Amino acid sequence: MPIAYLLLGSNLGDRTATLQAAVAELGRTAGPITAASGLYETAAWGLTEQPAFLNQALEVQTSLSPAQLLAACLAAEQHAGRQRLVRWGSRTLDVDILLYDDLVLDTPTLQLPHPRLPERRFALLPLAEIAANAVHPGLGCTVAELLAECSDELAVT
Ligand SMILES: Nc1nc2nc(S)n(CCO)c2c(=O)[nH]1
Repeated sequence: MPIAYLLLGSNLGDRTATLQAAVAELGRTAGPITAASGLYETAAWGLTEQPAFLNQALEVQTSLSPAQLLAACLAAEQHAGRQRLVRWGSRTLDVDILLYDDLVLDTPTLQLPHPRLPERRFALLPLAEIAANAVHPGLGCTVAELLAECSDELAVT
């Protein structure tokens, strides 16, 4: 069964409760959550003038296709009350698919692995906690190697 790695992020409202509810929902809709990182509080990447994020990485054993998994992630965002107001702006919940097995996909709606994973320490840090030896299928290096090489200066608050 395919293994997917997701990154959950929240910087509005009760961030911890939002992430807990999203983990429960994704466990029902996407498949069994076989690993979960701790919660990492990090300064906002992108539009920096916004509240700090809580991020968490999940390992999911899924029978969903990439497109179906994306739909489950978007549904979890909507159930958390996400309004897409400003690109890279604050949000109650963001669920990104970081890796899906060794799939490399580039469609208008979904790029795999996540195109900005190598430059986002806020994603690499929780992912490395649960999947340090997972290999990035496009780059051929491990998550631990990506983290070691990531130049993003993360302010872990
Ligand atoms: N630290 C941090 N910064 C972010 N900027 C964006 S956009 N996002 C949403 C994920 O794309 C985040 C995030 O999850 N964490």
